[in-house]
Amino acid sequence: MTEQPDSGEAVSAQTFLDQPDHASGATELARQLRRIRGLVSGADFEDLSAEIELARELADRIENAATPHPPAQYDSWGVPEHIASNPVIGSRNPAAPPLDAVVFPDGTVRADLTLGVEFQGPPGCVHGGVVAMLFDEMLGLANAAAEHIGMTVDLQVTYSAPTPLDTPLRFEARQERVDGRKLWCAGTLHAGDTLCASVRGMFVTPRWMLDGDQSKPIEG
Ligand SMILES: CCCCCCCCCC(=O)SCCNC(=O)CCNC(=O)[C@H](O)C(C)(C)COP(=O)(O)OP(=O)(O)OC[C@H]1O[C@@H](n2cnc3c(N)ncnc32)[C@H](O)[C@@H]1OP(=O)(O)O
Repeated sequence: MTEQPDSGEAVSAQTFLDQPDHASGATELARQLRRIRGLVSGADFEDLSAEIELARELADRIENAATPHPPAQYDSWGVPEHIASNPVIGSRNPAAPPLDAVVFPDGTVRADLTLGVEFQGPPGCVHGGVVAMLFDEMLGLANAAAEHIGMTVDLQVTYSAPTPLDTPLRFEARQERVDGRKLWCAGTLHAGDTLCASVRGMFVTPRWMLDGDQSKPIEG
C-alpha cells in the first residue's frame, strides 16, 4: 500500500501488477542482469577478459537450459508470461527499468522510479525516447485500470524540462475519456516539483478484441 502525498490526504493505493518471483529464478536473474547493465554502460574498467568468459559461459548455459517462448505463441494480454517480457514493466526482462505501478481508487496510476545511466540521452538526463516509452506503458496501465484497453494510435509528448538521471521520478497517468472503441489518456512526469514532461495519448480497442479477447485477463 502507498500513500498519495500530493492529494493532501492519505489515499491508499493498490499494487497494480502482482509479479511474484518466478519459481525458476528468472526474476532474480533479471535483477542481477540489470545490475550488470548499469555497471557496463556507466563505468570504466581496466580489463574485463575474465568477466567476458564468465558472461559467455553464463549465456551458453542459459541458452541450453531455455525452452524458448516465440512471440507468435503470445496471444493474451496481461497474463503473467506476457507481462514478464514487457520492456517497461516486465519483471523478467532485464531491459525493463522495471516500472512498478500502483493504482489509486480514482483510477490514477502512479509509478515512482529512478533511472540510471543506461537510460541516458543528453548528458545526465533521461533519453526522450525512454520517457515516451514509459508514458506509453503508463497510459496503457491507466486503460487497464479502467478496464477498457486498447492499442496506441497517437502519443504526444511535451518535454518541459530535462529529466534527470539518478533522481526519484514520478509518473502519473489516467484515462480521461472513452467514446466507443476510442480511449483518451493523459499523464505527467515530475522530478520533485519540476514538471519534466506531459503526455496525451489516444488508444483504440481493436475490432478483434471485441470478439472476446478483451475478457482475457489484465491483472490489476
Ligand atoms: C497489463 C498490460 C498492459 C499493457 C499496456 C501496453 C501499452 C503499450 C501499448 C502499445 O505499445 S500498442 C503498440 C503500438 N500501436 C500499434 O501498433 C497500433 C497500430 N494500429 C492498429 O493496429 C490499428 O489501427 C488498430 C487495431 C489500433 C485499430 O484498427 P481497427 O481496424 O480495429 O480500427 P479502425 O481503423 O476502424 O479505427 C477505429 C476508429 O479509431 C480511429 N483511429 C484509428 N487510428 C487513429 C489515429 N491514429 N488517430 C485518430 N483516430 C484514429 C478511426 O478513425 C476510427 O474512428 P471512427 O470509428 O470514428 O471511424
